[in-house]
Amino acid sequence: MGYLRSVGLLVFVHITFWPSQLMIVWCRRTDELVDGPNASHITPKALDRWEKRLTDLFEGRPYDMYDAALSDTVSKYPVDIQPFKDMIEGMRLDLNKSRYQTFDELYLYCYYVAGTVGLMSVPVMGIAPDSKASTESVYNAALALGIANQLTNILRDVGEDARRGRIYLPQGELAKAGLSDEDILRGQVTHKWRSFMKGQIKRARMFFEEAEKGVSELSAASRWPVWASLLLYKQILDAIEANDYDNFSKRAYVGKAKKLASLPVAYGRALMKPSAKFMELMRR
Ligand SMILES: CC(C)=CCC/C(C)=C/CC/C(C)=C/CC/C(C)=C/COP(=O)(O)OP(=O)(O)O
Repeated sequence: MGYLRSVGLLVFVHITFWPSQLMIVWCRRTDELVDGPNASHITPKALDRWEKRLTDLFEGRPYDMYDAALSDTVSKYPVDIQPFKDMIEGMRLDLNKSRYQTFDELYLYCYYVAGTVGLMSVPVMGIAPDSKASTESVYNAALALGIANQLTNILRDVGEDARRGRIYLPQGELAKAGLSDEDILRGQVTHKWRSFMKGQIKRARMFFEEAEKGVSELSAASRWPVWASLLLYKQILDAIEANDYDNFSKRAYVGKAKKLASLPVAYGRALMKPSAKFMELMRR
């Protein structure tokens, strides 16, 4: 799943009309990651090469024009290299690991492959000059949005991932719900599965709530696209419910009409000034 991330970013940019060199460069990099004649999967060697080029371009030694574009972004915005390195680490992890024992383990994976995107984005998007929020709280919200998106992605793709031998769900929680890997491979929507899924969806929504607290602190130009992507992705969870929790054989998606309807809602929310909530609380 992790290696599709860069493509996911391109979709993110498309649906949110948010042009950024940083994102576009990383989308392109997906091509460079793959080895072999079929170019169908990432190799550890390709990831090492990618990491080397990453450190080079951060030090102002771009290898090609795509590196140069990212190098330029890095010189213009206070972007840190760590989340980029961590994302590559997440891809390494994904090559070697197909089961997660606890939620903490899964959270770490989600941080590597998606939370990092939130951390990469904030320095480019910028925090509103009139924001009263701490920088740390804005980064926490950005991290939460990455985690929420990734958990949603995982819950949507349970069947598809299982058919590729991967289960991105906490094994301990599955066992507690009386479920096994075999149940997931069999793919039957049972009472146990529905109840397990309700808990997982609830947790993903908690991360969305955490993320929502930070969006109004972003610079004015970034708020609309971020709200739009947040509202759209969150609705995938509603779609899983509407499919009666069948994420084995049905792909939960948000239809065009709902997507369009979300845009003015997102626009309205984006008008909310930084720390409006904070100021409101102070006035009471
Ligand atoms: C909330 C604040 C303060 C800032 C916003 C910070 C941002 C932009 C956070 C979003 C991070 C993000 C877009 C993470 C990627 C998440 C994700 C699950 C992408 C989908 O990737 P793929 O796995 O390639 O998707 P598919 O499986 O659909 O192909």
